[in-house]
Amino acid sequence: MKNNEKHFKSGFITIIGRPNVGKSTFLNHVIGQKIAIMSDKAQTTRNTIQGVLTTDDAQLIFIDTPGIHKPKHRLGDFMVKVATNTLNEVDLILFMVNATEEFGRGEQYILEKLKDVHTKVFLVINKIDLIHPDQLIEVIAQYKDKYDFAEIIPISALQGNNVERLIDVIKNYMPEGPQYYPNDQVTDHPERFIIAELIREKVLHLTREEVPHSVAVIIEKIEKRDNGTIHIMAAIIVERNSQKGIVIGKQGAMLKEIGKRARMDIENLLGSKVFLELWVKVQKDWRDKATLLREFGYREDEY
Ligand SMILES: Nc1nc2c(ncn2[C@@H]2O[C@H](COP(=O)(O)OP(=O)(O)OP(=O)(O)O)[C@@H](O)[C@H]2O)c(=O)[nH]1
Repeated sequence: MKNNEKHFKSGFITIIGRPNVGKSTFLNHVIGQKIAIMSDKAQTTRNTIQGVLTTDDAQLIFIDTPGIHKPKHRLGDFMVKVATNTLNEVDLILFMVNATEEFGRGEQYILEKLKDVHTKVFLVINKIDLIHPDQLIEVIAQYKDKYDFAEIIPISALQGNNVERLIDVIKNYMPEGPQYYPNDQVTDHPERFIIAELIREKVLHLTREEVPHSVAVIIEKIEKRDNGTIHIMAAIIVERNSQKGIVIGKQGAMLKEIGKRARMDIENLLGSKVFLELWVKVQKDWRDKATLLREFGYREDEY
């Protein structure tokens, strides 16, 4: 790195935690007036971008992964799986807990889910304004051996204590990357991330072991037509011609099945009729094209 050359950092972060631990309060405090995007439909049951914090040197994109703290969601196990996939693709996870509550089954449930995840996790202990510093030591002791947290950071989201520091540490963990969203306006479709994930899930499921996990899905267009139908165009990116053949299948049968199943889930998710157009593209070493992929919420696989 050259002297005084500043590198912009950006990444996707998800906050998980039981209801009422203070996730919204934290986001409101962090993003507050600077809020660039809130999902226009404010659906709490989907993967949505909850807010974007843009500073001089970084852009932090907070997304929601509902399935992880709401296992009884109508899409059930499937959502939990999507949530786990999503957790593997974000750059950082904040596991938020309430300092005034004992470690319990809810926390245990989340830690179990995190065992399948490679992304770094911060333990954020919120509501420290309600406890004595001595108690904080006990809370930390309760958690610290239960998971290999990258950082443990106590805050008060309500009063703002230590929140700035948390943001600084988050920035340290972000990869170098572009500013995805303009400072004050966002054009992205909030459901983009989960739609890509739903399609990818079908590819992996239907092709079993034949197509590697490195397969990516890029949503190229989401458009609402006058008749209310949502037109989605997506590319399935594989690394080899042989994989392209598998994904397309005999006379296109596999791609048709992938499309059918994905469309049904997407319709379920969006609550409207969907026209899904899929195509398969071979892009060798796409994993090196981190910038392109991050734009769509993906990160390079770690193997
Ligand atoms: N004393 C104190 N109260 C807090 C703090 N953070 C959040 N709260 C309160 O805790 C309650 C729940 O906060 P939310 O931010 O709605 O919690 P949440 O995790 O977003 O909840 P869900 O949307 O149900 O998942 C609210 O009454 C907040 O005012 C804090 O740092 N200190």
